[in-house]
Amino acid sequence: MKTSPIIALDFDSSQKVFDFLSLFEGDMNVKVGMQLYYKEGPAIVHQLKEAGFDVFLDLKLHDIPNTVKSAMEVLAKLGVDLVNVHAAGGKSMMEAALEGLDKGTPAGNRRPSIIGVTQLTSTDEKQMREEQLIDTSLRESVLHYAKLTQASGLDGVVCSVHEASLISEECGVNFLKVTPGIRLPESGKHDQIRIATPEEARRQGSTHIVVGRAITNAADPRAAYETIHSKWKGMDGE
Ligand SMILES: O=c1ccn([C@@H]2O[C@H](COP(=O)(O)O)[C@@H](O)[C@H]2O)c(=O)[nH]1
Repeated sequence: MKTSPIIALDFDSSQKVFDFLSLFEGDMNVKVGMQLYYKEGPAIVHQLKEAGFDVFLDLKLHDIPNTVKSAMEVLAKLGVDLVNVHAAGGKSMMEAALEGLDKGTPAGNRRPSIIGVTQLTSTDEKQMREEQLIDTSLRESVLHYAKLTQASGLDGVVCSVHEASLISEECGVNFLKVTPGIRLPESGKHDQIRIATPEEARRQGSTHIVVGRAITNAADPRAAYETIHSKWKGMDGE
């Protein structure tokens, strides 16, 4: 995917998606999540791809290896650019996901990139320790899942900005660090916990940022996107 911000299209219909996208010019990165995909199905992906967008299909698969492999084979045929699984599904599941993608990618096409979700950005250490019974720091848990994801052959992880530099040190700068939970100082936190600004994401080495409500709920979504994009690009340009 391009390195411009990935806009989370958390809308309940394709009509609302295209009304929203009509505010913009150009072929941005977009993310289709569960709400939109479960409502509109594969058609929304085809429409976005035909319109020139790079598509992150964020379905966070987590099931037994055989089921995930078969599902990934189907998703690969959609021509999406990026897909994901929960790293908590384990190494066999992640390897099976990769196998499914390889099998489903049409000849001559590039296999979609695949990343593992470490700890959701809505999770904090207390919740992780008490509800998941993981007896370590949140950063250690995220790093553990990042290493497991890399050992399974995947291309990167979903993590928060706060773990990105640690993951770069241990897994390399080219290992994808896709970071949701991006907020401008004036944006609400909503249900997110491990949030950060676009500038912080750049400093910490995120490879991609995912932004939803800070853009989609803004009074002027295009201005919000441009502000976030310029803060994210920093001095390096794109
Ligand atoms: O750990 C994760 C994994 C995925 N997400 C998704 O990103 C967007 C964030 O939306 P905001 O409105 O910017 O909070 C959303 O679609 C989530 O499903 C995440 O937030 N954290």
